[in-house]
Amino acid sequence: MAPVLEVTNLRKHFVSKKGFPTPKTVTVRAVEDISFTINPGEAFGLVGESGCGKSTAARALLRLIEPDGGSVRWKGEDVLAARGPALKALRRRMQIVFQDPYSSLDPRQSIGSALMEPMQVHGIATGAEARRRAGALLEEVGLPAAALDRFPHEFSGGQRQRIGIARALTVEPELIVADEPVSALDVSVQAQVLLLLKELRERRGLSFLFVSHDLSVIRWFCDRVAVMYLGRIVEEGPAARVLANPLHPYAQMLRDASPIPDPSRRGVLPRIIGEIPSAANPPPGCPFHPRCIHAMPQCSRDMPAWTSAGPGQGGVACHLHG
Ligand SMILES: Nc1ncnc2c1ncn2[C@@H]1O[C@H](COP(=O)(O)OP(=O)(O)OP(=O)(O)O)[C@@H](O)[C@H]1O
Repeated sequence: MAPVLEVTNLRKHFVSKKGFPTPKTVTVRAVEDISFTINPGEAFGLVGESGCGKSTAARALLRLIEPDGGSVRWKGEDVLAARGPALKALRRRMQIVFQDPYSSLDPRQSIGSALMEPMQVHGIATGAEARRRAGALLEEVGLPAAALDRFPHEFSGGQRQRIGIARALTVEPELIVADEPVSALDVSVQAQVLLLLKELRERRGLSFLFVSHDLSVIRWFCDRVAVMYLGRIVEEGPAARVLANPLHPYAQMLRDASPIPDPSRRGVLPRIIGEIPSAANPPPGCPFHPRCIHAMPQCSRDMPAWTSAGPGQGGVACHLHG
């Protein structure tokens, strides 16, 4: 099966001036040469601690920010080279659901207008037909069609996220990029929104790029997962394998630090060692070596090569497995 999305060596650096009185140029290496594919109908997770570059990667491949290098292909078509109508057509295929449902909706725009606008922009429907479709979409995400005439402040966080999801669906996308879609919501509504996303995925045959720092959410939602650290993918593979039997010491640390539902394992303390280094000044060699309990001399010298974890099991970038 050919992948729908192929990301190869994607790179995004942020350059800014910092310091007083003599500002120095600082380059934050937010995304460093990451590669992955997403198959039709597949949910692919990007997981890692805050600041590892997950959101930047998601935004860069959608060209919400312009990447500095690499290639992104949607069904073989070059996303980074697309301009004008070709880019517009690609944008219709790939839609994003943002983390914060409070800031992603315009407070002065009615829900109906927010949902009908993308349909008009993409020539899908106008007038009464757009309104009919918007009402049906609201019902599909669990809200009454009467919500069309109301405004964002009249809804709770969970309801606003449902509206954000409905808006992403207005243009009939094939891939949803969900950037921490439940982490701003109350714990009590997170599961409902996740269930909705899963239902929509099954009903509509959607593919997902699912960005999250939460391993339990990734385990529940995703088929495959990539673990990011300091802008790089350090391990990738089937979610069941990577989350249960991670090979990379960083992925093992994430697993050990995630909440443990099994009471018999409570008390197993997370082995979080040290702070994540700055992406403006990444360490030489393996970026994880300063925090790694298995670090060897070559880890501070050489970047580990990508090594297969076995047929269908993905791979890992770590000298322990080289
Ligand atoms: N516009 C920007 N200008 C400068 N640096 C940026 C910008 N956006 C992100 N960064 C930096 O890039 C790195 C990656 O950030 P990013 O938001 O992609 O990480 P993340 O893993 O999604 O974390 P979070 O979950 O906290 O958003 C961080 O060091 C961040 O400070």
